[in-house]
Amino acid sequence: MLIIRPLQENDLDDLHNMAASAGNGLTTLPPDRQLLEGKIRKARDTFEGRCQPDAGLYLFALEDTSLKRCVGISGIQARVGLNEVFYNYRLSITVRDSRELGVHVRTPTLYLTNDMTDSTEIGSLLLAESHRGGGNGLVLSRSRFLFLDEFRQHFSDKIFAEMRGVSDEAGQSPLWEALGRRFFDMDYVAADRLSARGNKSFIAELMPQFPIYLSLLPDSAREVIGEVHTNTRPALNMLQAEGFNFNGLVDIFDGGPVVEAFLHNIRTIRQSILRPVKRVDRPLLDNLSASDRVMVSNRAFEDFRVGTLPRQAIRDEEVQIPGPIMEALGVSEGDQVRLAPLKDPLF
Ligand SMILES: CC(C)(COP(=O)(O)OP(=O)(O)OC[C@H]1O[C@@H](n2cnc3c(N)ncnc32)[C@H](O)[C@@H]1OP(=O)(O)O)[C@@H](O)C(=O)NCCC(=O)NCCSC(=O)CCC(=O)O
Repeated sequence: MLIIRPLQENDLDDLHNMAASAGNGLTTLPPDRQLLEGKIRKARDTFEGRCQPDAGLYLFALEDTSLKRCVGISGIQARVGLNEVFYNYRLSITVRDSRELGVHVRTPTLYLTNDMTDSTEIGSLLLAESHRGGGNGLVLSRSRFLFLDEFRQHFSDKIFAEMRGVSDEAGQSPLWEALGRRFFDMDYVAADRLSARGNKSFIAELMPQFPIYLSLLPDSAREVIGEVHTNTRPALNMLQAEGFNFNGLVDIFDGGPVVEAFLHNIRTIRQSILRPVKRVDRPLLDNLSASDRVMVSNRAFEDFRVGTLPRQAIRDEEVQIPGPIMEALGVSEGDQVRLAPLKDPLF
């Protein structure tokens, strides 16, 4: 059985192994044990109430209960830009027009902004290679929306994700080579690692503060602005299906796009419903396709959990849940649980 639950200290080895095989550019998940340990600690402080929930870091593990291993991770940062300045470039247009000369020139231009300050960021989405395909990525990505729905008082109305931008196998980012590197003499991987250690705003402050005309950048850099890394296409696809759209902002290092949605418009949240639990004695049907399953979550903050059920489990007055799934969710008969689509609409 696969269950989403808060990330714990003993997930560190699994998390480190996944981060090590993920390649470059996953800024928030570098293969750095000390840093990952610090993140787990911050997330534990958040779930256990030692940190303001409105400023917390919520990290979730996808646990394969038969392997007793964490096989995926996803996260929510309740607010960005609280303790450091959060930078993006806004992709705008500069128009120069001269009627006398008959010239009308439109030049795409990057402006440095702090527009996402105070917004809620989802990120850190990573699934072990062994568990990709078959809907596990959908559970990992979309289960966060059940949490956001349940505890919306702690989050901003606007939810966004910075998608991983283009870099090659050797870790070279065409935008960084053309821009960042000119002002901060370091390769992209090293700069990315420094950002992960909390130095992103420090690096950003050394980068050009004036607008940048794209026509002055090489084609290789222009082509990747607003584009995602190949391995990130499924992540983008899942968010677009939830109603997230490109908001005109890009990452200042690799040019990856920022996508955003208002919380109340996110598809999972719009379609989620509550039902009381009815215990049933039925096989678990672990191998159903994503279209035949729905997500089910408990309503607990500290011990939030999400699993999946066959869609026929939802009845008008109740949801029928086999005992082992009730135990994994930590719910009893009669408790209300939240249900939402995994792939196709509930009804
Ligand atoms: C992103 C995940 C977790 C997704 O898991 P899976 O690969 O198992 O996904 P999946 O279930 O096979 O596919 C999910 C959906 O994407 C679609 N899909 C699959 N391949 C695609 C492609 N090449 N182009 C476009 N869409 C594609 C599938 O049809 C499916 O949608 P349908 O079911 O509708 O057909 C994984 O690929 C991964 O760990 N990638 C490497 C790490 C990474 O790049 N993470 C994102 C970083 S950016 C970030 O973290 C911010 C974003 C965020 O947090 O959400």
